[in-house]
Order: sequence, then structure tokens, then C-alpha cells
Amino acid sequence: QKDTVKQTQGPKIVIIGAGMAGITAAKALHDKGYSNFIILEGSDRVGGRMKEVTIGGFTVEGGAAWIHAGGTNPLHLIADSFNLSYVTADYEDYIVLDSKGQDVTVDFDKRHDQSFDPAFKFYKKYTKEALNKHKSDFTIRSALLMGGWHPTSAVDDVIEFFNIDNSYSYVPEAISGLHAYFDEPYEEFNTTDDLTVIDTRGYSHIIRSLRSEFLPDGDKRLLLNEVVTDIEQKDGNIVVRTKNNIEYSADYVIVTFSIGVLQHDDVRFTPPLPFWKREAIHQFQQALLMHIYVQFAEKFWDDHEFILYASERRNYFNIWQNIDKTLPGSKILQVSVVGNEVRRLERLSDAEIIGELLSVLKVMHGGAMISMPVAYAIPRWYSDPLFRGAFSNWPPGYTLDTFNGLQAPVDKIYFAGDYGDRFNYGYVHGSYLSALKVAKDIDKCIRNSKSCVAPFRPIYEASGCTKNYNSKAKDDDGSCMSANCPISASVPICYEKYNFIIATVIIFLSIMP
Ligand SMILES: Cc1cc2nc3c(=O)[nH]c(=O)nc-3n(C[C@H](O)[C@H](O)[C@H](O)COP(=O)(O)OP(=O)(O)OC[C@H]3O[C@@H](n4cnc5c(N)ncnc54)[C@H](O)[C@@H]3O)c2cc1C
Repeated sequence: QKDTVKQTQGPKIVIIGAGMAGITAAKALHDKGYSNFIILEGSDRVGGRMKEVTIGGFTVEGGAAWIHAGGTNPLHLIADSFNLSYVTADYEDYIVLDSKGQDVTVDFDKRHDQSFDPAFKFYKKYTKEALNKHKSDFTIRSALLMGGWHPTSAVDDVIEFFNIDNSYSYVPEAISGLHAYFDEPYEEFNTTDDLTVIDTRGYSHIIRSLRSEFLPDGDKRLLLNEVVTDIEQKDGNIVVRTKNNIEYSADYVIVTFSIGVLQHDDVRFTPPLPFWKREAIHQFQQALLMHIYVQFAEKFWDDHEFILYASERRNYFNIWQNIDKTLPGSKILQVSVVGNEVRRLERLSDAEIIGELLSVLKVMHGGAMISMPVAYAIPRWYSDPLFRGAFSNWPPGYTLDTFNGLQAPVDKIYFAGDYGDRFNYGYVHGSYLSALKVAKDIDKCIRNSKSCVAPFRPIYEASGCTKNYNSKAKDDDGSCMSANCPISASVPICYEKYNFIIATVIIFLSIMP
């Protein structure tokens, strides 16, 4: 079965993925007058990493759960237009328990206010200065150390975890100091609020609502269960092939699957993506995060919104959220796990995970007997080949130039997703903003070929090899590329081209008396 979708009106655009980015891009193109697009989605639903799960009759969020930075955030405005229910998250409403079940909130607050907070403020100030002075990147850990924060106890660890790992799903050693934005989204959208979604229709209600504004139910331009395996550029055309062995031809392709999927090479690009693009993809990060939900017959825990566990082992079931507070009567607890711990847990069986959780809850509650949960939900994003993790993150040393390469199209293949906005990466609204930009770029390009995004060329190539640079060069065909050029040379020279001159000079010198 080959290419059953015929070109009807305007250039053919294939959008891969029906999460926030894919649906937003399709809607933006529709709003600009394009109808000849299709959306290929590998799973059986619209929504991507916004996915509700039902536990004991209550709807909770297995993926994205918050609108980070409400205010004038366009996502917040969209949520309101579709009457999404949410409450403002209260990060000040917490209790801290240690491994003897003692309430150590006072110690937590003291260490936080006297030592962590001043160091964190130093970090933020230092970042602004470092950006202004074009200093090189550093890790959050190094800035905290410079600010005088030296964690030495389990309480210190949980202070750090709640404030940093909990936002970025990475340890402070593995997050870019220059580009980890703590304040910027809130300044941009004039707010201090994060909004916790509590809608029985799920957070993904807003994607389905956006979709229904331009794609009626049953519209053949949205195809579910179509896992793309290949994207091939052939004779000026792009062929998108799926696991079902169907080929879709396209003039433009918008890739919206996660940076994790791109990194795992689940989709083969022919010819392979250029080296600068592969660098940009593989050097970025896909953070790992797991929200595990457990429902009990009786509520035995504290009423605070967050219950923090000052565990002797860092990143071991440290952050518990009291869902009973936001969904009264649900008797549900949620625990967040990040990073390598997610890799370990996703390999365990549900029973093993629940066993570990119960042991921790028992310790936190002073050895109390805790009965088995009546229901649970354990979403596994990392091991799902359609996601390969939770959200994108900026690693230390990753430059703005490389980030620009991450956004750049490769010929007529465009990339949109939560890695697509400098100040809002990793968020649902990052995907939204990125998709709007890509739709605009494609529209401009279609209307006037001179307005297409200029081919990306990394700075390191531009500085080393200007005259003889060949953008079509392949990595291994011996063509004149940056790798063959002295990066810091004031006069760019590519060795291959000048090999014969060098050889001639050597022969001449060797035969000189
Ligand atoms: C546990 C967790 C918690 C999070 N918490 C928050 C939060 O509170 N707030 C927030 O703003 N963000 C949060 N995020 C991040 C947020 O969910 C994502 O940034 C956002 O949903 C990404 O949308 P997207 O459309 O770019 O990508 P996706 O939602 O991943 O959509 C891409 C789509 O592509 C499909 N796909 C993948 N591979 C293929 C293929 N080969 N062929 C066809 N289709 C394919 C996928 O099935 C998917 O539907 C969280 C994520 C997770 C997992």
C-alpha cells in the first residue's frame, strides 16, 4: 500500500506527533489557510506527554501536571478558554520528615533560610552577570558552592532536591548554570504562580479542544497508531514511512517527537541528519521523571500539600504530594522520582515498586503499619519508545549556537517541541511556542522561497573554513569541512585542497642541496 493521501491544496505537510507541538503546528497552519496536511501519531491517542490516568475513580496526571508560570502565559489563557480546572500550587505548604519519622521542618527552614537561600540568590545574580560578560558556562552546583552552600546532611539534600532536582529532574552538577531558567518564565508572564491541573477531563483536554477547533472527529488528516520509522529525502521530495509500511510524500515535514526519541535513533533519517544537527540533538538532555500514584483505604498522612522525606539516600522517594489536598477525599499520594532512579525503577515490576514505596512510607511514619494501597498508577515514560523520558533540559556547556542548531530545520524538515524555546524549554508551553514559530517559518517559506530559514551553519565551522566550506560535504567523504580546517586560523585553509601544495613544497625542500 503506497501513498494513499493525494495532494489536494497547497504544499503537502506531514506532521509527526499529536502532542501539544503537533496539534498546535497543525492548527496554526490551518489558521494560515493550509489544509493539505496530515498528522501521523504513533500511539492511539492525542495528547502525547499530557496524559491523565484514572485511579480509584479519580483523574490524575501521569505526565505534565502543572501550568508552570500562569499569568499571561498563552497556555494559561488557552486553559481558561477551555475551562480547565486548576488550583495554585502552594510550595510553602510542606512538612519534612526524617528517617526516624521525626518532623524536621524547623531544621529544614533554618538551613534553607540561612544557607541555601542566600547561595541560591547569589547563583541567580551571578548568572545575570555571567551572561552580560559572556562568561563560559558553569554548573548550578559550582555556583551554589561559590554562594556558600555546602550540603552535609539528609535535610540539606532534601532542601536541594525540592528546589532544584524537583524542577529540572537532574542533579545540580548536571544542569547548566547559565541556562537553567528559574525566574525568567515567571518574569515573562508576570506571575509567581504554578497551576496544578485538577480537571476530571485531564490536562490533555486542552489539546483535544484545540484539535476539535480545526479537525472534526473522524477527519482523515489525523492518523493514530502510525509509528514513523523513516524520513527520507529523495529527489526534492520527502518520504515518510511508517511501521505499517505506508509511505507519505511531503514537501515539508514537522518532527515533534521528543529529544529522547531523536537521541535513540528510533526514526531513521536518510540521508543522515548533518553532523551539527546530531551534535545538537545528542548533547541536549532528556530528563527522566516518574509520577507514581498510590491510593489507600484510609488517609494516614499529614494535611500539608507536600510531604518531604529527608532520606539518607538522595533521590529516594523524597517528594510526596498530598493529592487528597487538591482532590479532597481521594486518599491519594503521589511521589516524584527523577534521573537514574527512574531508570532503575522502570525496570522493576509494579509489585516491587509498591513494596519499596510502602517501606519508605513506613519509615517516614515512625515504623507504623501501613496497609497495601487499594489502587496505584505507575506511568513509565522512559521505557516507552514513543517518549524516552519526560522533558528536555539544558546541560552545562551547551552553547547558544548549538541550541540554535537544535531549532534549525534541515532542508524542509522542521523540528518543534519542548526543546524549542530558549526561556521555556521543558514545558508544555515551550512546545506550544516552538510549534507556532515553526508554522510561521514554513508559511513564510512557502509564500516566498527567499524567506525560508537560512541553512544553519555552526559558528565553529564558520570560523575555521569560510572560503572553501561546502555545506553539502559528508562527514567521511574527504570534502573540505571544518574538521579539516584549523579552527583558529586567521586565513582559513582546508588541508585536502592544499595537500598537493604542501607535498610540492616538501619535495622541493627535500631536493634542495
Ligand atoms: C512525568 C512528566 C511530568 C511533566 N510535568 C510537566 C509539567 O508539570 N508542566 C509542563 O509544562 N511540562 C511537563 N512535562 C513536559 C511536557 O509534558 C512536555 O514538554 C510536552 O507535553 C511535550 O509536548 P510535545 O508535543 O512537544 O511532545 P509529545 O507530547 O511527546 O508529543 C509527541 C508525539 O509524538 C508521538 N511519537 C513519538 N514517536 C513517534 C513516531 N516514531 N511516529 C509517530 N509518532 C510518534 C508520541 O506518541 C507523542 O504523542 C512533563 C512530562 C512528563 C513525562
